[in-house]
Amino acid sequence: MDLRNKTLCASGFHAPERGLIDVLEDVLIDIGADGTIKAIHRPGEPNYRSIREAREETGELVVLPSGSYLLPGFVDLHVHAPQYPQLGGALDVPLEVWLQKYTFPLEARYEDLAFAQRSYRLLVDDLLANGTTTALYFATIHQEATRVLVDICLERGQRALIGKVAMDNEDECPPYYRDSSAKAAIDGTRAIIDYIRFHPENGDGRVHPVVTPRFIPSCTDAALKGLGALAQECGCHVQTHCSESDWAHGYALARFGATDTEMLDRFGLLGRRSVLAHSNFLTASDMERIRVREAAIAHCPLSNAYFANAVFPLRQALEKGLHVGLGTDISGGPSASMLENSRAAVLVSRMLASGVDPALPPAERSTAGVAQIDFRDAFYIATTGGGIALDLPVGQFQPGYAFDAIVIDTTAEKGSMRLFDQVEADDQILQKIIYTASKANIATTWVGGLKVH
Ligand SMILES: Nc1nc2[nH]cnc2c(=O)[nH]1
Repeated sequence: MDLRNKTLCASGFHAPERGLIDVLEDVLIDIGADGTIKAIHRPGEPNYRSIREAREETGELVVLPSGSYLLPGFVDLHVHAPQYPQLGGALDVPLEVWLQKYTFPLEARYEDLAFAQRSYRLLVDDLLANGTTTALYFATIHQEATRVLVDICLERGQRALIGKVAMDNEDECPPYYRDSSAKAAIDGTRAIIDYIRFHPENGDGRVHPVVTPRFIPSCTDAALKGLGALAQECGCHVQTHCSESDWAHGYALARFGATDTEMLDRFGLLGRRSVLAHSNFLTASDMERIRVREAAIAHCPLSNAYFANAVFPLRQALEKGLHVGLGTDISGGPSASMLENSRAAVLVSRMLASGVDPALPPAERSTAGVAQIDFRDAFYIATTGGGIALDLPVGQFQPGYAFDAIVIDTTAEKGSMRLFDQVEADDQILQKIIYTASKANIATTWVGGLKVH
């Protein structure tokens, strides 16, 4: 149901800040004509009852059934849209081989617009069904296919940030899949920015353009410099990969004698609206630089298990005050589900905390100190953290924020979640949702108050 100009009465959860789960019980959420949250009324507040009665009388009140819980929609901070056909495959080789052997050939196929239509439509619908209300997408190098992705997100109603991938370095990109020059990469990026900003269906700014240098190895200095200038000029978001694996991290050190983070900063690509995917090999000074620039990291725990050669120290980054969100990294990570990636974030943090070599005594096994996170941190980065990373009012239930939300039906017969009749206090139901819910438990998805699944 369209919830614009309605009031939703719901129980549920959101994470206004790290470590804090706000448990909502029968709250009234007023949603405006523009799909943003106008006010939230809690039981016990002096006018709660009268507001509820008034909304009931005018037919504006919508009540979630018991057993259903409202959560903010997920913010997937790192998705390669064209790689969806590869999800769950091609996981047998290291990153630098995977790109050349599987990924560039697949992405090159998006020259075929019929293929792009089919693949992108499935992806966007599946992500909405998985509860992803905002996605930060890498598209391909292609002008037309990237426009197809923009059109589909607008048609389906997903909040999306989309970048034409820029990659022009002849040494690292194959002749069949690269921008013909730095100028072509920059002009093509500008053309997509204009397409998105002036799209007749994008009056509410649901889709945003993103400057997207694939990663330092893929780009010439001229392209990186030009894209940095373009990002500054247009105030756009920026996305790229940063210090992902041994090979990727070593590449910038060999080419420039500096880390990815330092180089991105020098090229003008590190700012408040920059999202660095992976970032596993950051030095202490890289972390500090990212913090000072207020840039963000897209933590991709599943993908990192296959391609990163390391575990990102999430807890350390959060405790230092860095902006961090969660990404599926389709198809480096073999799941489109933010719930599964939330579980993976907890799992890898626990392995990082304990260490993994049984030959070592427990005291020597961990190399990372206190590293474990819990479901609250995972939920935080999957929602609020993503919104903060993108500098967008999404991921929380607050006045002024977009009503981007999902309903978890804990009673769904085909779901993977079972609640028994013990009383589950405070945020314990959220814990069960994070650990056991699946797509079949996601009954409804709204973006800006509009039902999109
Ligand atoms: N995981 C991942 N890392 C990359 N580095 C450069 N391109 C890619 C990509 O498509 N996926």
